[in-house]
Amino acid sequence: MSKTNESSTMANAATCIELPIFDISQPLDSSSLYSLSQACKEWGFFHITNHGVPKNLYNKLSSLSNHIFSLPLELKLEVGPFSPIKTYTPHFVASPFFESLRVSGPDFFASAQASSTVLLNQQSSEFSEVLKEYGNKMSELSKRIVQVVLMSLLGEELDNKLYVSEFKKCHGYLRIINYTPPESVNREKEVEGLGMHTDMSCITIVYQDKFGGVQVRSKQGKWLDIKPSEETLLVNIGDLMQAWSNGKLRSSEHRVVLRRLVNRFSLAFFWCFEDQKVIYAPNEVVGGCEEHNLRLYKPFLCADYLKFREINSVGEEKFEKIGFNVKDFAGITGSDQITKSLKS
Ligand SMILES: O=C(O)CCC(=O)C(=O)O
Ligand SMILES: [Fe+2]
Repeated sequence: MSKTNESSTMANAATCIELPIFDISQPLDSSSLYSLSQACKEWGFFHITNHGVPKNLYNKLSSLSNHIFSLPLELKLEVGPFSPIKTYTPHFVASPFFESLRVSGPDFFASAQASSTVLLNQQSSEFSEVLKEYGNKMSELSKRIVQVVLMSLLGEELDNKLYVSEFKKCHGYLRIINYTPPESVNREKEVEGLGMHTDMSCITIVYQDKFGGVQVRSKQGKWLDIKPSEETLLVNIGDLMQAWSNGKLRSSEHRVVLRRLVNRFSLAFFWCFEDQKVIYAPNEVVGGCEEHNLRLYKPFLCADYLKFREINSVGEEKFEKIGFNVKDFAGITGSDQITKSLKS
């Protein structure tokens, strides 16, 4: 495991953050658990290694996906936003340089097959087999990561009870992303492949290629490059986990910048609460709050937050509005807290 520090990179003159790396195949010792809790609190990002995803699985998925993205737009739109399937997001929705294909669990094979039957006109597809393997691996990894994050937050005795009662019904979906930079990338002026946002997940696991491009926004509002690290996956805390943990785990604003003329390929896996879950920080989490013993979020239905984000990210001003997050939706303001304490 390495330390967290900041250093300057010559290549792009941006500040780089080196996040800690955790060996997820082993139980974490107490000093690693402490580093993990610090990383989740300060950055909401960390790396994992020994994650069990073989390089050849990633390579296969990347080449099959490249083939899909190279298909004609009219064909891709047959699974696009106005189709019954709605798995393909074309350019100019998230950004002019971003397109993606969504594959949902728990039956990753069936979900991939629904798209590939239309796109590849195949009944039995290698693409669906590969996605089944990748999706199942990500689901297992997500469970393990949530467990270690809970352990770092609450200690070993509490985590299992809470894991079972709170996280057992989580589900995942994968977004396969192809970034196509403009013909000429001006190195002085960064091109945003994906604008500033927070994730709507509990946790997200990203497989990014060796060129990197993910940037995290510090608490002071400074953009920092997340140095890509060979053999590791990037994990970040999402909004659902930030609310559930009463703000102890940070869902950081992040974005993707494109600096090269080559396409950038990434796989983002989102592990989420079930739609019908009421998200409410348990007493065990709130009770230990050092600064104050107050809840920072009102209880809310998971599906309602997802709807709020959907509504606020469409329309003319979608790029500005991408900044709305769970604090805007369910955060308790100072005046709410005063009213609450006066009533009690
Ligand atoms: O493409 C990446 O590396 C990250 C994508 C991301 O942040 C997202 O899809 O939420
Ligand atoms: Fe993200």
